[in-house]
Amino acid sequence: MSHPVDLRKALRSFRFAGAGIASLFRYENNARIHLLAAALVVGAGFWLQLSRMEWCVILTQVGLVWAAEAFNTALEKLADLVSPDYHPTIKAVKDVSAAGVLLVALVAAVVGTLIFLPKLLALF
Ligand SMILES: Nc1ncnc2c1ncn2[C@@H]1O[C@H](COP(=O)(O)OP(=O)(O)OP(=O)(O)O)[C@@H](O)[C@H]1O
Repeated sequence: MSHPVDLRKALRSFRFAGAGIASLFRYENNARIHLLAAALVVGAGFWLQLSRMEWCVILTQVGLVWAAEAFNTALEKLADLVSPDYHPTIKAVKDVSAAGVLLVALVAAVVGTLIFLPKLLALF
């Protein structure tokens, strides 16, 4: 009889997901740009002494952008495998997938501006 919760299997899945995270930030240029942006935002957050709630909001945005980038990268790789040659459907799939990242990143930029701009203006 199988266990209701297989912890060894879950741990194995974590290891594969960790390898995916490492691969994402090691090989994907856009993901590295998002990583750099997040590092700058976190640095600015410490400098401007964000509140606990502000940290929650900012880190949620960072997580959403990274997750969107991961899904986009996975879709791109699958699309390249399925159709290395030009195909209009692959174009639509890749463009819409990239649009998902852009939408999340744009909202993150607006949220970041709403949180950081008043603090920056208060410095001068
Ligand atoms: N096989 C294809 N068929 C049709 N259009 C494609 C195909 N491959 C890429 N494209 C078009 O080129 C754009 C860029 O695709 P590409 O896979 O180079 O994405 P990218 O964002 O530059 O990712 P990366 O440089 O990380 O691989 C896509 O959004 C799509 O419009």
